[in-house]
This record gives sequence, structure tokens and C-alpha cells, in this order.
Amino acid sequence: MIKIDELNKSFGDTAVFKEFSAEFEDGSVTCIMGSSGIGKTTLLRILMGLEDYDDGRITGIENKTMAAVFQEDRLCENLTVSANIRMTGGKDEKGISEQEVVKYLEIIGMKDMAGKQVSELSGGMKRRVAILRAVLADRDIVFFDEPLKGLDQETEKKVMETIVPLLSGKTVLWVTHREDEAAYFKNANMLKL
Ligand SMILES: Nc1ncnc2c1ncn2[C@@H]1O[C@H](COP(=O)(O)OP(=O)(O)OP(=O)(O)O)[C@@H](O)[C@H]1O
Repeated sequence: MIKIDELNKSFGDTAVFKEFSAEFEDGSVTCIMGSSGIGKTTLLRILMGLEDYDDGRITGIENKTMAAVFQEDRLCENLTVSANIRMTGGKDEKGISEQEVVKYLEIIGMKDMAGKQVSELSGGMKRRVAILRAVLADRDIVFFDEPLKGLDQETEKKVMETIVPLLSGKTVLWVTHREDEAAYFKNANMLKL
């Protein structure tokens, strides 16, 4: 279990977290909501080790493997879609096969796109590549920061129907502004900041 105890975090005079505590069971999905600027991204960044915190205790995250979909795509623009997705190496030494990449791309509406350079893709395509990369990386914890932004409804549905089964057993922290996204998961917890 990931456990946050009495976390304090400020940026200058802005106190983002004051004695904040929360728990995330291993293998659970938690949708994190709250108004803009409340600290959702900061919380993910702290858990990922990308941001320091002032005080408090975080346990259960050491020795865990992680993947993330940030608000920005953070893809390597000059590499192909396939190279971007396969670069994580997957869970073990077998890696992620090209066939697997091609299969999932087709399901999420990106047939024949594996060999395309990322810089040539639309915004919504880049989003899908970033999501697929994080999910196929097959890590213990997967962080999503507003991952569906910019996808149309039909594409969103396809993506979610594809990734939810692949995320089974993983600890998922899913930041969103939309309460209805939780319904894509079987038993998502809600955390309102
Ligand atoms: N590097 C930084 N330096 C100074 N202030 C920061 C920094 N990062 C975040 N903040 C501040 O911390 C607060 C929380 O920001 P954060 O991005 O975590 O909010 P959020 O809930 O994710 O917002 P949104 O829904 O708009 O993405 C905001 O007041 C923001 O201005």
C-alpha cells in the first residue's frame, strides 16, 4: 500500500498540502479530482519523486516500478510510434513485441501507424501513443494526469476499453476533472483534494 502521512508542501507562500494523508491499496484504481490549482499534479510529481516535499512520510512506493502519462505527451518526436512505445522494455527481458504494438494501435484507431514518426501525428494520436506506452510498460504503479484530454468520445471509449484490462492488478492514480471517467473502471476509488 502507498501511504502518505501528514504531508506538507509549499511553493513559496503557497501552501499546497497541509498535514495531508491518504492511502492507495496495491492494485487499486483511484481517481483524483479537485479544482484547478489544488495540487493534483503536484501530488503525482511528489509520488514519482519528481518534486521534493517539505515534511511528512511516504511509504510503500520504494522498490516499485512506475510509468506515467503526463499532461504533456513527452514523446520522442523524431522516433517512430513503435520505438516510443517499445522503449520502456516492458516488464521483463522479453520486451514489447512489434506485433503487440501493431495490434493495440489498430484497436485504438491507429492502424498502420507503428512506423510513423511521432512529429507527423495529430495531437490526439500523440495522446494515444503516450497512453499506450505507459500501459504496455507494465509497471507496478501507473500515474495518469488528465490522460484523455483532447480525445473525442468514440476514441476515448476505444482507448479505455483497451487499457482497463491491461491495467488490472496495477496501482492506478488517475487525475481527472470528470467524475464519469471513474465508470470505465470496475471499482475505482475517488479522492477529492
Ligand atoms: N514549480 C512550481 N513553482 C511554484 N508554484 C507551483 C509549482 N508547481 C505548482 N505550483 C503551484 O502549486 C499549486 C498546485 O499546482 P498543481 O499543478 O499541482 O495543481 P493541479 O490541481 O494539478 O491543477 P490543474 O487541474 O490546473 O492541472 C498551484 O497553486 C500552482 O501554481
